[in-house]
Order: sequence, then C-alpha cells, then structure tokens
Amino acid sequence: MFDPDSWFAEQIERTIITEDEIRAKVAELGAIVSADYADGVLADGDELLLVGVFKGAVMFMADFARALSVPVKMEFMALSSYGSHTTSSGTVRILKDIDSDVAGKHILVVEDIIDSGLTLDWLLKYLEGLHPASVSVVSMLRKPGVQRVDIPVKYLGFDIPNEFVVGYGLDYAERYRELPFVGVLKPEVYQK
Ligand SMILES: O=P(O)(O)OC[C@H]1O[C@H](OP(=O)(O)OP(=O)(O)O)[C@H](O)[C@@H]1O
Ligand code: HPA
Ligand SMILES: [Mg+2]
Repeated sequence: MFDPDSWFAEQIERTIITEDEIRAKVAELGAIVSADYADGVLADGDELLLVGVFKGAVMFMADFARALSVPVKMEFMALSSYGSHTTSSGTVRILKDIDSDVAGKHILVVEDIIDSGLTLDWLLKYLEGLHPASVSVVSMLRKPGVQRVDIPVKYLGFDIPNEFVVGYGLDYAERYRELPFVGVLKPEVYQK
C-alpha cells in the first residue's frame, strides 16, 4: 500500500501498479506457467530452470518461484545497460554469468521489464547458443510499442505506459528497488 507518511511519498508522482495487483498477477502467472510445464514439457524428475536477470528481477524472481508448483532450479545473471540513465545505452554488459551447464534444460527467463528489448534480445541469443531444450520468457512489465527489436514474451504481467518506472526491483540510479509497488518518480528527482 502507498504510505503517505513514508520517505518516498515526496518522490513518487503516482502509482502505476499496486502491491495487491502485483501479488494477484504473480499468483496468476505462477498457476499458468506451472500448468504449461507440468503438461508434457517437463519429463519425470526434470526441473524448470529459472534464469533471473538481476538486479531488476530480484523481487519478481523471489515471488514468482514461490508461486510455482513444478520443481525448479535457479540461475542468476546480472546484466546492465542502463546505469544511471533512463534510456538504454544499447550495450549489454554481463556482470555475472550462469554457473551451470544449461544444455538440454527447459529455461524460463525471468525479467522485470521489457523496454527497448535490447537486454532480452541479447540474452535470448546468448542462451540459445548454450543449446537448451527450450527458452521462454516471463516478464512482469512491458512497455508496448517501444521495442527496437521483436521479443517473443510468452508470459506477461502488465503492459504499462511509456514512462520510466521504479519499484518492485526497478531502479533509478540504483535507488527505489525496494518499493513494493511500481510507480513514476516526480520529474524533479531526475533534475537533482
Ligand atoms: O528492454 P531494455 O530496454 O533492455 O530494458 C530492460 C532491462 O533494463 C533494466 O536493467 P538495467 O540495465 O537497468 O540493470 P538492473 O537490472 O541492474 O537495474 C531492467 O531490469 C531490464 O533488465
Ligand atoms: O522504466 C524503467 N525503469 C527502470 N529500469 C528500466 N529499465 C528499462 N526500463 C526501465
Ligand atoms: Mg536498472
């Protein structure tokens, strides 16, 4: 819930997605994804391999994994292309790579947001090169109509307006990731 007495009340212009809406959507996505993978995709004894894209997907990954009813393993990659800016630099940097062999695994990439699409475009090509059994994407947020490349996203939480958002893992200059909702900052925050 947006708390008018909290430290961020002066900095957030408006809420785009509330904590309750996020919780309901995570449960819905968890049920859909579990049913899809339980139904003939995962062989007996197989796990779904979640690849979380950090740092942004940290909150969604933690919530989403607990909403699944199929067994999972988790890998984390840390990628960055925004730094302290509100537009993509276009260059994806690997800050942390996958640790295990993913060949033959069913991979589900867990992302917080698809904006320009450049991060996922790069990551999907990278993962395909590791010869998994399949690669699909779940993203909590997407800004429709602004992708510079075509991104196949099988599971999506919300389409949102084309504004720079923060909260639920998403940052501006590394801040605001801990907010439990998704919101838009007041313009003066960027002008500081
Ligand atoms: O579709 P795109 O335009 O590529 O934007 C999406 C990516 O950008 C953000 O990551 P960022 O580079 O800010 O790193 P972070 O997750 O550490 O904040 C976000 O978390 C996504 O991974
Ligand atoms: O709107 C955004 N907010 C925070 N990080 C992002 N990375 C891509 N788009 C965004
Ligand atoms: Mg970021």
